[in-house]
Amino acid sequence: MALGVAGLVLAALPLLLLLTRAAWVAVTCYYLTPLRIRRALAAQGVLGPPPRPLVGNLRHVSALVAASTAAAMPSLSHDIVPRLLPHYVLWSKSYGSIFVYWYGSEPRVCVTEAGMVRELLSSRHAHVTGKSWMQRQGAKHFIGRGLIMANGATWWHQRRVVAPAFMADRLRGRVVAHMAECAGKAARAMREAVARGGNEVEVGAHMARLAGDIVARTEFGTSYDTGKRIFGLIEELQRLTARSSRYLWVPGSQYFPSKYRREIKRLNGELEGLLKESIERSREIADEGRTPSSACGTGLLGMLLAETGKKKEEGTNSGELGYDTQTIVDECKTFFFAGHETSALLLTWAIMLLATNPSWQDKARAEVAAVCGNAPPTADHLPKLTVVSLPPANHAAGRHRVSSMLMLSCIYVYIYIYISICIYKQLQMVINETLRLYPPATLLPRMAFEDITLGGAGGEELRVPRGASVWIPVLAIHHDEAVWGPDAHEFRPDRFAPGHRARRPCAAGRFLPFASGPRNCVGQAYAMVEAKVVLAVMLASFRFGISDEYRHAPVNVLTLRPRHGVPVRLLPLPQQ
Ligand code: HEM
Repeated sequence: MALGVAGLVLAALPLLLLLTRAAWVAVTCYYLTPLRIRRALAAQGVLGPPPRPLVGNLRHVSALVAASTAAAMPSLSHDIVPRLLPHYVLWSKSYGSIFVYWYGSEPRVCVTEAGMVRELLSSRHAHVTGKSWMQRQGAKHFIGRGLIMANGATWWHQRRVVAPAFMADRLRGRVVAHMAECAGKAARAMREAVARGGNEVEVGAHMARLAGDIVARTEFGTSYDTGKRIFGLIEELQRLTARSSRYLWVPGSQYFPSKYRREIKRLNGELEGLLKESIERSREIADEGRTPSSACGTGLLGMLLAETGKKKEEGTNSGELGYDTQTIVDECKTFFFAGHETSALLLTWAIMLLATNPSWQDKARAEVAAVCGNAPPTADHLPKLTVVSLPPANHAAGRHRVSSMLMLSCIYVYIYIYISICIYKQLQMVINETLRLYPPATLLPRMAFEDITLGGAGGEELRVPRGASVWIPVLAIHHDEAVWGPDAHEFRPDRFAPGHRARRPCAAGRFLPFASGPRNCVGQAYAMVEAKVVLAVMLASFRFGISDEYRHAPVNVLTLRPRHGVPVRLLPLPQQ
């Protein structure tokens, strides 16, 4: 009998150990770590609304946002911070400029102070900060382990591999021509839409199609029609993931079966199947005796395949940092998503602002006519049109061989030149002002994987404990009257004119549509070239006026978008 009991205990031991471990992990994650972080922050005077067990302040945030976005805005005002970040407005008033709120069990420390923001995003903290579990879980199905959600050494490696696809010398070449061709095609489709029925179009849908066409062609060597299903699946997955992630704060909820999860699994299977097919096709072409990069082009997919080719030659195909097929699939998902949605939103908001500011529309159109005449924009036109003063091609010679450090420095040089030389012309000023008022990414999150200190050296100091996330409310910084002046909520592109006193905040790191530092947007130069080319083509093709149907209702669903789209009246101009 005694032997029987002992046998039973022995048999149950592994299960007991497993349960004890699970209980310990749960207590650490959901009680001890939050307690440690709360105490460390409170000791520095960083306070916030009292969190509830497990759910934190999530419900309060959701209720505030639901109330502020329930209806469209009564007027076409650009004062949108209270609407989109009501919790930020409320808690920064109650608890000061640095405060903490809890997204489930994840503490989010809100920081706007310029020095701290710059330091957090600098290379000093690049390896010890990154994306949190909650964020990665929330984006798992439509981004996977791609660059946006990678951390540490894996992020560094992935960034080094993809960066050359977005270097300025590549953009000077075929990319601009492809962009102009796609924009011309979109303008023709919009003319046809006008010809078919009335003179109004919903410009957001056209810009989404156009941005998709451009990224599919330049980076993946395919057309929008081929990629159409891929974009559709990514969009649907994004929507379903947002719904199923609402309960991520419940411990273990990621394993609960639900109708969303089943649907996500099905759609993700279809998406990955399509991407694998297209990768295999490119690989087969590459295997026909040519090198992967020459066979697949210098676009992103070509670079990724070249990387797997290199690994094969080195005999380390799927090592820890190697590129196996799943990593390429995840990277494709990431770039289809990142290269499509944000650019489409920038173009949509820019057209809305031009449609409601006819004098700026005329100025920008006059500039396009003076620089391009009757021809579509080319790489040579862009420096004259805009901010994107592309550096001479030889700056990037031998780029594949430069060390990763040097490569990133090159990117900074390009971006520096880009920002310092190019903020001159009307179109660039319009693009910058659009990105300031309606930045597609309204928040920048960074989780600290180690204790880090921001500020100090005579100024305010913040010790961010390991496990806390710092959230930079970009939208609030872009609308801060103390930074931009009393007209902060007005569309005033001339604030980006050279010598204008309001340009100072830009230099002081208060203009962050693409983040900053080593983990800034890798597609920044690409997105700016694209915006310039597309807006130049649209301005040369149409006069825009905002439709009477337009309801101003910006909402933040991962990115800042117009809830009801942007219907505009189009007056086609004589064709080029
Ligand atoms: C107007 C257009 C765009 C805006 C406003 C924008 C904004 C941003 C921002 C704010 C980040 C930093 C996000 C974070 O760290 O949390 C980012 C990262 C990124 N963006 Fe963009 N983006 C744009 C266009 C593009 C395009 C066209 C591509 C690619 C074709 C792209 C690819 C990426 C990638 C891969 C990252 C992750 C970089 C890393 O973590 O190292 N973006 N973008």
